[in-house]
Amino acid sequence: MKLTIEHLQKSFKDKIAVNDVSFTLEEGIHALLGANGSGKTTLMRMICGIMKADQGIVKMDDIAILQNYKEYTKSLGYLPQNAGFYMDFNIESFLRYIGVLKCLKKDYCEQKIDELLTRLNLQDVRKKKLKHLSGGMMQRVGIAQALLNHPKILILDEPSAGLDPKERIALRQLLSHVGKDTIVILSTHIVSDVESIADDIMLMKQGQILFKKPLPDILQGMSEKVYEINGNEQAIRAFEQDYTIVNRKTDGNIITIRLLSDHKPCAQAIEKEPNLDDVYLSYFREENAYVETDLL
Ligand SMILES: Nc1ncnc2c1ncn2[C@@H]1O[C@H](COP(=O)(O)OP(=O)(O)OP(=O)(O)O)[C@@H](O)[C@H]1O
Repeated sequence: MKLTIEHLQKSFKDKIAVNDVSFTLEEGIHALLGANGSGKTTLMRMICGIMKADQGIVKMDDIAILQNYKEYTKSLGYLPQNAGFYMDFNIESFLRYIGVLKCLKKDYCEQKIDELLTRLNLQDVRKKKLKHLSGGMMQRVGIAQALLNHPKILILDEPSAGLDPKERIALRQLLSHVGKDTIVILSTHIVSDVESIADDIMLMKQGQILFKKPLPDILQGMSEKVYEINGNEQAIRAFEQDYTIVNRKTDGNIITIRLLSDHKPCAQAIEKEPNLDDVYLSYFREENAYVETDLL
């Protein structure tokens, strides 16, 4: 299966939200990583066919999705960023309702609901009304409805929003299983969500995809550009003025900083293995004062 995006473009008045984006995806987990406002949601909505592109086309197996949209939606699972679900439903009746909308057979639907509620750890609360769920539970219900029709293309807009660290780990495990036979596109601005599971990473900035590469290739491009330096407050302050700082740790009077530099910044600097946080900051240094990660 192949999903092809060709020269997609979308503007809102004079703001270009998605600017001439093209790529091809096959089965696997494809992370769309970018700062807030970089165009991820707009791009995903066009790939789902719920927002019309100004220019460009989305094709599944070389057929334009809008040419056979009904068939396409049968293959599609979508978790929107701010899903407006019917809050008076309880979880299982909500999922049954989605099953009807997706024209699923009753037996299949019941079995799939059971399976998903178990995998997403929602069995105990299946009778609870949506309006009484926590943010993390709600997000898991959103993920369940997206997976209900066993989609061939799964599009998840910020799926880990509202999840606690344990739920994030469970989501990563679920997605790496799903990604074996599904095209998964997952947007996030949180590096640690995708570092361990994405087959490739598309970095999006100001409406454009800067690159689409597997993580090892991305990291290769950052070798000899990440350094660690220890020192007292005064010594470290000088480096903080001149370099992009990825991390700062204080231990008594000694401060350790991790910084980005095209050259070794001083004799005692220790070269470090690059990670995705380093890559992200090197592209978004002006937009983010810090990198949001589970690991800091
Ligand atoms: N319906 C709209 N009307 C006007 N401008 C919009 C609309 N939707 C998006 N934009 C603008 O387009 C740009 C891209 O927004 P988009 O929501 O696609 O980015 P994003 O990467 O998903 O950001 P976030 O992570 O904050 O959701 C932003 O400048 C946003 O303000």
